[in-house]
Parts: sequence; structure tokens; C-alpha cells
Amino acid sequence: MTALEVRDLTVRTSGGRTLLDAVSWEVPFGGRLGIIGESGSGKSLTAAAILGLLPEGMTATGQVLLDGRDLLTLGERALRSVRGAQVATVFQEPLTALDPLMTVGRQIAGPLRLHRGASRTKVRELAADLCRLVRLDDTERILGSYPWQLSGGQRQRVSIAMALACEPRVLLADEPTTALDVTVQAEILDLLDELIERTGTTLVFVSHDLPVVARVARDLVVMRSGQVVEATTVAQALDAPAHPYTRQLLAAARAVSRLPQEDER
Ligand SMILES: Nc1ncnc2c1ncn2[C@@H]1O[C@H](COP(=O)(O)OP(=O)(O)OP(=O)(O)O)[C@@H](O)[C@H]1O
Repeated sequence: MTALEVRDLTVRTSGGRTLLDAVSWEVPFGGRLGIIGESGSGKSLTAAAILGLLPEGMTATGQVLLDGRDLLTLGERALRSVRGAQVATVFQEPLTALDPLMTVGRQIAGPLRLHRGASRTKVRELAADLCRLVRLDDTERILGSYPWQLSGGQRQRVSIAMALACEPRVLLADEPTTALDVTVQAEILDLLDELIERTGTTLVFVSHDLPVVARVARDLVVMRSGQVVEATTVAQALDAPAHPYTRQLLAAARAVSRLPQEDER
């Protein structure tokens, strides 16, 4: 069964420029979809349109079906209860998602109270559990810290903990590891991989980086200039990419040699 489906999603500016052009894809429950494309291809706008967070003046047409319900028809109030509770997000720079003036403990508590209606004591317990889940074992210190007192990797772990706090159906991750150095990036990808597997959360993972997507996604949508140019699987894209643009992305990724070379596989 389909967890999230985007059907003919088209986004236009108030000036009539088409930024997304009839984008369609779907991801089944427990599926892992990667969306890849170069800068400006429309990946982030797709994510924003799904969440009802398009910049002012842009309009979206088509359908965004979550469990069969079209999110594009929902008002702001209804959307707010979808965001976080049903579709959670992790973004590139956790500092923009985290409030610099609030301790990590209070930030993790927010969604737990709002969406899960947990009591104060229960919230403290759940927050500590979540920290351990994302392997922030120095729980008391982490919960009492402000975001700027943590490393980039720790902050992204906190964002992941917050995203998973409400047991969302879909986790939408937009370049979640791009700002991290390669070692930390690998740790965060392994963590995401493990948590997604364990919780059965449906994953939509947006990145410009094919090797990164290949690590966590199974299905793949390749975007260019606001359109889907190829819908395939990661395995197929690595093995026999059909579209010239996908071949180009693969060649570029191989050139920096983080994917097995053709003769090594
Ligand atoms: N606020 C905006 N106003 C006008 N055009 C915009 C705005 N935001 C994005 N665009 C345009 O929409 C297109 C898609 O942008 P989008 O941010 O979705 O690309 P992306 O694939 O996510 O790129 P990146 O990897 O750099 O984030 C681009 O042509 C971009 O210039």
C-alpha cells in the first residue's frame, strides 16, 4: 500500500514560471525513496510543497496523497497537525530547525507534549529514551545543553530524535548530512538506516549526492529542471542507468570514487 504519493505536482510562481512540472512518484509503507538531482532541480520545492511550506506567491497543483488524503486541499491548521506528527522532517542544517534559546530537552519535549499529549514526567522519560535511540548516551548533559553547545553531528542526532519523537509515518530528510564531514556523515546515515529499519518508518530522502542516497534509499527518482527524468531503483541506477542525465550523475559520483567502479562490481 502507498504511504505517500505525489501526483502531477506542479508549482508555479506568481509570475507564471513553472518550477515543478507534473512531478509524480509514490512510496509504499516502509519504502525508502531517494530523490536526486543537481542544485535547482526542484528537490527542495517538492519537499516544501508536500509540507505546505512553499514560499509566498507560489502555488501548487496536482495531488499529494498521504494515506490517500490530499494534503494540497488541507488548510493551515490541519497541515500543522500533519507536519511533525505524520510527516516529520530532518533538514541540512539542524541549527535552523533548532531554537538557539531553548535547551535540547525542552525542544524534544515540545512535539511529545503537542502531538502525543505526554505528561511532564513521561516527557522526561521519553526524551531520555529518544537520546539513547540516536546514541546520544550522555543523556543528561545533552538534554540540558543549548544547540550551539553541541557538535554538528550531535545536533543532527537531536533533529532525528525530534523527528522520530511522534512516530511519524513518513520521514522526509532533505540533505540531512550535507553539512557534515564525511565520517560523521557516514555515522548519521548508518543511524538513519538502522532507525528506519527498526521503526518501519517510510523514508523520502532528498540529496544531490548519489553515493549518499545509495546508502539509505531503495527506489530512486531522478529530477532535472523541475521534472522527473527517471524513476528507477538505486540498484538499477548504479547498474544500468537509462537516462543520460542519470548516467552523468553516476559518472560524476564515480569520478570522486565513492561508488564501486564498474569493473569492481
Ligand atoms: N523562493 C523562490 N523564488 C523563486 N524561485 C525559487 C525559489 N526557491 C526556489 N526557486 C527555484 O525553483 C527551482 C527549484 O529549486 P529547489 O530549491 O527545489 O532546487 P533543489 O533541487 O532543492 O536545489 P538545492 O540542491 O540547491 O537545494 C530553482 O530553479 C530555483 O531557482
